[in-house]
Amino acid sequence: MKRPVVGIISNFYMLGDDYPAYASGQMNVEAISHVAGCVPLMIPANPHCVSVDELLDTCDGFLFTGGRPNVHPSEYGEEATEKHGEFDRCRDEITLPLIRACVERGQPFFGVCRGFQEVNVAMGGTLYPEIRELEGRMNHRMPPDGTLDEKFALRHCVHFTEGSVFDRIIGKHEVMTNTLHGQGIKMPGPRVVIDGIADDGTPEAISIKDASGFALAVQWHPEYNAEKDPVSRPLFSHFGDAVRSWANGQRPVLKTA
Ligand SMILES: N[C@@H](CCC(=O)NCCCC(=O)O)C(=O)O
Repeated sequence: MKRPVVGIISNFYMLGDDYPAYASGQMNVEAISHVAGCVPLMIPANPHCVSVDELLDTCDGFLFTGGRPNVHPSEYGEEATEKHGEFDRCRDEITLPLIRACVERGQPFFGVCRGFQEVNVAMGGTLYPEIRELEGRMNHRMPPDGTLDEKFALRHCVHFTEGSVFDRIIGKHEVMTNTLHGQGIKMPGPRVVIDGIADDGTPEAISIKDASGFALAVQWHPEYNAEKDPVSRPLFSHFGDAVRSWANGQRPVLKTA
């Protein structure tokens, strides 16, 4: 059976000193192929190469991946400071309008880490530049040393709101997750529903109020160990089901509360 296509938003990297490239982690590609059951299509997030309309037509759903550069604070009405670190304005230019278009059409998407932050900003929310500087917050950044397994180790608990979409998909109120980010949600966008928080109050799982399609995002990295992890697997398999329905022409009806 023909598999539907998931566009995996890729990041820009300079390989060596002088070889520009777009890349995405193998774990993203495998999570989409092996767990969601879709064709993983890596997308260069560059408006000079692809348009939002072309992407909406080409792909059935989207994975908004992690990525080190932060969303530019001008996208949520704040000034850029040194604390904000590096940016990728090309990725901002593609992902923010693409997320809004997906929400409007009911086209499925799943946001991860930077992708989670993009969903909040696209929907009118704001971000803290460095959550570890806030009182009472733990350091959610990636450990600087160690193996990949050590960097992606499960490091904190996430508590889901009872009856939330995450609670229903995963079947648990509390789960352990990895954590590899510096920024975090400051103010959720008007339609952004915080469905999961870490022990220190950091928002970790969101959905979009009244979205008719699969419109979920998480601050951690479920793509790591996605085939075996009991939290990652149902998230990617439900996402795959939503993408298959979209590809089969099923258009979700707007839910009214
Ligand atoms: N820049 C944001 C998001 C962090 C994030 O997505 N990290 C994963 C990086 C994976 C990669 O380099 O591809 C923040 O730090 O909060």
